[in-house]
Amino acid sequence: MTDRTEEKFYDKKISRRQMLKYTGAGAAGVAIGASGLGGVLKVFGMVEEEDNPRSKNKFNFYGKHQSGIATECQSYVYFASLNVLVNSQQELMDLFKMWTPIAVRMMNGEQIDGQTSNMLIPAQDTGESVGLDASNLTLTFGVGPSLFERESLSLASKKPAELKDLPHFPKDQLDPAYTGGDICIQACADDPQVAFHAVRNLVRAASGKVSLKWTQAGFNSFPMKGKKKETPRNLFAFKDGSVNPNGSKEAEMNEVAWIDAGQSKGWMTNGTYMAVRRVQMHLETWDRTALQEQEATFGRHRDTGAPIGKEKEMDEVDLEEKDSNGEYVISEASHVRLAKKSKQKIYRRSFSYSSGVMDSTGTFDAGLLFISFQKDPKQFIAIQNSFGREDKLNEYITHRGSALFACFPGVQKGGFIGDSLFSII
Ligand SMILES: C=CC1=C(C)c2cc3[nH]c(cc4nc(cc5[nH]c(cc1n2)c(C)c5CCC(=O)O)C(CCC(=O)O)=C4C)c(C)c3C=C
Ligand SMILES: [Fe+2]
Repeated sequence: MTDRTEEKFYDKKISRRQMLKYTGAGAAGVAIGASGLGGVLKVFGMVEEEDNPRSKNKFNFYGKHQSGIATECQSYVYFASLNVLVNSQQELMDLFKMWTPIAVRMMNGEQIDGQTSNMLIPAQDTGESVGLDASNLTLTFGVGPSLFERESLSLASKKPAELKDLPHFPKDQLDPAYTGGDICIQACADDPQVAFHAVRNLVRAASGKVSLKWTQAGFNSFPMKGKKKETPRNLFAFKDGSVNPNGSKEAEMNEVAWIDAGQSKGWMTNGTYMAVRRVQMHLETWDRTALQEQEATFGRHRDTGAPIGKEKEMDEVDLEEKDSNGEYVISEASHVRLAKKSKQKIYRRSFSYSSGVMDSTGTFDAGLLFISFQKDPKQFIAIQNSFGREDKLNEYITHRGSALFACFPGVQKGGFIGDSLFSII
């Protein structure tokens, strides 16, 4: 047998590695008759896939929590909000089951169907990630409040009380084109094509079962200090993400993001709530603003990211400190002061975006795809309400899109994406 096996079943060629895996023959090289392999291939596509420890630049799919939350932030996101077209709970469950092996394979950096040689049908994998490795792809799935309102799905009793559309905030100018959705897929990777490919293939595999509602691509650029990623700058050139729980410290994520047993509906234990805000940043106005005012807006210095009056990015913000005129050093209406005043914590994992031109104004349609994870949406709501009409930043931003999703706990081997929703009350 050559490396690309000559066996051809159902007009599909599979690689030797795949065949050994599906048949469990392993390195022993057991000979398998055509009928035996055919039987195995009957479940092709539903076969349980595993994290491949030999894959390069890979995060694991299986675990206590979904990937793309506590995992170190990558350089690119492709975010998709979908509506479901299925009309029964069984079909919805089948959709998540069907996505599971595809997600595992893509996070391994593998094509979703191995090699297809039949020239008379389209390939199952769209192919644009061939030759690229896993690129640290993570996939995060969540469900929005509207899913539970679809009567045909009979999910009303599973809806957590806190899963409802975010309230209207002062200065919101939400566009329905960037708001809501039944299901979200957040694909993050260190290659933009890998992130896009992941969403494209999931949506394609679910043709007729979901429709795209809105999508947003985003990016982050991390200055490197040795092998360590430093805080990225947003499009206003300020370090964004300095004060944030440490994703690699479970205790910090437990305090802020991971849902405890008994806190919400049982199926949400070890999951989290994802708030998504598409926030336009008025670059043109910002670029006409004096540096001193820019710094007062955030309460931090632009070059170092340090709190005003301090030297280093991680120096503590002292909200009580006053200058010689008796004025607060960190302005009363500064973004950082108002965020702190709420006394709430969230885990931010945002990306910049640049999406062409705003037709109405001829200005850049650019800004922040703000993403935060929290145990309860009220953490996000309290901070946003604290900004209210006061935040100096309001003059330079407009919230254009909004969505809230309940992100499932992680998938255990043998399980499937979102399985707790269907099995646990
Ligand atoms: C409701 C939550 C928040 C939204 C929406 C939000 C939008 C937003 N923020 C920036 C830029 C910065 N934010 C910074 C700090 C900061 N922001 C939030 C929350 C929201 N921001 C919090 C909780 C904090 C941390 C406050 C603290 O405890 O110190 C900073 C300072 C550096 C940092 O810590 O990250 C910047 C810069 C933009 C541009 C934006 C919308 C476009
Ligand atoms: Fe902020």
